This record gives sequence, C-alpha cells and structure tokens, in this order.
Amino acid sequence: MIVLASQSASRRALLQAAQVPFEALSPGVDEEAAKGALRADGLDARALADALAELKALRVSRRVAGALVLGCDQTLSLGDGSMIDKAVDRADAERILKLLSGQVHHLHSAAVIVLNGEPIWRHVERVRMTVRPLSDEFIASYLDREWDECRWCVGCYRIEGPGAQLFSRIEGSQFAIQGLPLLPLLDFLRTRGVLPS
Ligand SMILES: Nc1nc2c(ncn2[C@H]2C[C@H](O)[C@@H](COP(=O)(O)OP(=O)(O)OP(=O)(O)O)O2)c(=O)[nH]1
Repeated sequence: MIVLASQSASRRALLQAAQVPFEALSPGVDEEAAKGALRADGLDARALADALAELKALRVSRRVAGALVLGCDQTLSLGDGSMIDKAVDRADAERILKLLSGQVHHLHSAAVIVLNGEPIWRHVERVRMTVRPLSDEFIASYLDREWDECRWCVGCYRIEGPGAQLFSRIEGSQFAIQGLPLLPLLDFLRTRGVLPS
C-alpha cells in the first residue's frame, strides 16, 4: 500500500487502473504560493515540478509514519523556457491554446516518493508535445465542448479525450501527460515489494 498525496482524480484513476494499492490524502499545500516562491528562486519547469511533487509528499509523509508517500506535479514550458499555468477562466484557456497553436511545448510530469520525511525516489518525465495550427474557430468550438473538463488540466487538454485533436505529434508517455510517470513508478514499487515482480 502507498499513500497518494494528491486530490487529482486523474492520478487516482491511473493508479486504480494499474492496480496499485493506495489511499489518497490531500497534501493541503498552497501550490500557487509555493510555485511563486520556487520560481522566484529561479527554478525551471522541470525542477519546479520536481520540487512541488516533493513538497506534497513531504507534507503528507509527516502524517503517515512508515508509509511510502507519492507526490506528483506537472508543469508546462514553451520553447523559450517560459511556463504556462492552468487557465484561470475560459478566456485564459483561449489565450493559452492560441499560444500553443503550431508550436512545440514540453510537459514535465514529476513524481517523488517520501518515506518518514526523506525523499527516497524521484522521476521527472518530459513529454514533447507538437500542437497543430489551431484556428480561432476550432479553439472556440473545442472549449465549448471541453472547458468544463479540461479546466483542471495544465495545458487545457485531456489527451485521452478531445484533447487528442490538438496534436500532430506526441513524444513521450500518455501516462505522464495524464498525471504521473507511471511505468518508472511501477518499476520502483516492484523493487519495494509493493507490486509483484
Ligand atoms: N485526465 C487527464 N488529466 C490531465 C491531463 N493533463 C493534465 N491532467 C491533470 C493531472 C493533474 O490532476 C492536473 C495537473 O495539475 P497538478 O499537477 O497541479 O495536480 P492537481 O492540482 O490536479 O492535483 P494535486 O496537486 O496532485 O493534488 O492536470 C490529461 O491529458 N488528462
């Protein structure tokens, strides 16, 4: 059994589907405040995802002695290294999709496992996402259908849903896009005897 330090329905679904025994606890982290402080320290998108994943896992680890606690986070970076946050409203989602249109961006999907307050495993997977050129009309119709679902997703897309229509190429694991680098995590859990080898 592991503890998932997350409120993400997508992360819970990934672990459930993979038959990983877990319970989920909310990390209770003010991510925006933490993100602001870490970015002020100059962390890039990859390091930021790793640091936030660790922060969530550490916060929950204090409450569950002896448990393997998994924290996760995703960040999205453009070619110039600038980062995109989750859309705050539908107009912001339109702005983001116009920014991503016809461009390559990277999604950084981090996972950290903490035991008794000590990080003992970490992995960040970078997925290279090529968005096809999107017309304003397509973006508007996509958000008419998808805004209520994709508003929780960094990048304004659910890759397993209509989000697939945004892309001409994806290089990396779909699991990482949906919430966490699942296969490296399963490898680690096998070494700990949480999963059968
Ligand atoms: N189903 C699905 N979810 C996605 C996709 N892309 C991103 N997400 C979700 C996974 C995460 O729940 C969320 C990324 O935001 P965060 O890493 O801040 O996690 P979140 O705040 O949702 O939960 P947490 O911080 O773990 O309690 O977006 C996708 O393509 N499909």
